[in-house]
Amino acid sequence: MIKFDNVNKVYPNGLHALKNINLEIQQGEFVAIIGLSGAGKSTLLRTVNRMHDITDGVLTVNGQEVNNLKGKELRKFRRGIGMVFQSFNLVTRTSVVKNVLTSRVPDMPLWKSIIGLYSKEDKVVALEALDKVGILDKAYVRADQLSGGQQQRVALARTLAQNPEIILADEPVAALDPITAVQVMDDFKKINQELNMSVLINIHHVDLALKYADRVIGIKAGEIVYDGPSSEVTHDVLTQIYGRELAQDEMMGA
Ligand SMILES: Nc1ncnc2c1ncn2[C@@H]1O[C@H](COP(=O)(O)OP(=O)(O)OP(=O)(O)O)[C@@H](O)[C@H]1O
Repeated sequence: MIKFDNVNKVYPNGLHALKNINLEIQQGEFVAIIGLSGAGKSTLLRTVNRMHDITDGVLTVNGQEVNNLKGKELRKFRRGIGMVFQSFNLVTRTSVVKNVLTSRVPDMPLWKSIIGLYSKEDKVVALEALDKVGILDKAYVRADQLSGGQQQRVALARTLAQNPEIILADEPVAALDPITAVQVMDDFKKINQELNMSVLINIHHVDLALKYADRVIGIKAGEIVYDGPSSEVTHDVLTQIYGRELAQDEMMGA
């Protein structure tokens, strides 16, 4: 469980990005975080794996107080949380399977990773992860030869090979065309349902948020203004989150 207890985040320049956040997210939930640019979605997501420190309040993940973690403990904690970015963050000049194997690196001595000496077990895990997202046939293709959607699937497979309990996805479909975006969201949903991994996803596509997530968290200027089932998100709720009524085409990437 992820628990925010009166959490605030103030950036060093004084910007109050998260204001008194209270949240409980159970294992296996699929949560979409929506809101205008600058509302605080990325900040919220990035506090969970301590990419950003909180300023006050208490944030716990599976009972561990995130801000108290240091060194080895923090590295171990972070391994339990996968992160997927809008820009995929792959090593494009190397093969798909090697990209996936990088998530296994923390578990092996550095000299082995440098010469690419991965264990048979690591390779099996990597290939299984690629199979789960439907691109096993691309395992030995260079990452830069894949389409954006395929690259995002490789990023997802890399996260899966890490066997996390939680996946944080920061605008994972923002760079993709609408059809590919749906395919990638299908992958997230499948992983969420079959592997019971929690998925927290920042997304500008309100239509996709409502279709795929069980729960929607709406943020406005650092505050949670809606937290509830996606089925109960009405036009009024969206107006509250976005500050004005959304037109139909704005729902596909507000
Ligand atoms: N490192 C930083 N230092 C100072 N202010 C920051 C920093 N990072 C983000 N901010 C500010 O914090 C606020 C929240 O930013 P955040 O990136 O979390 O918003 P967001 O909802 O994810 O936006 P977007 O949808 O554009 O990604 C914004 O006003 C932003 O300018």
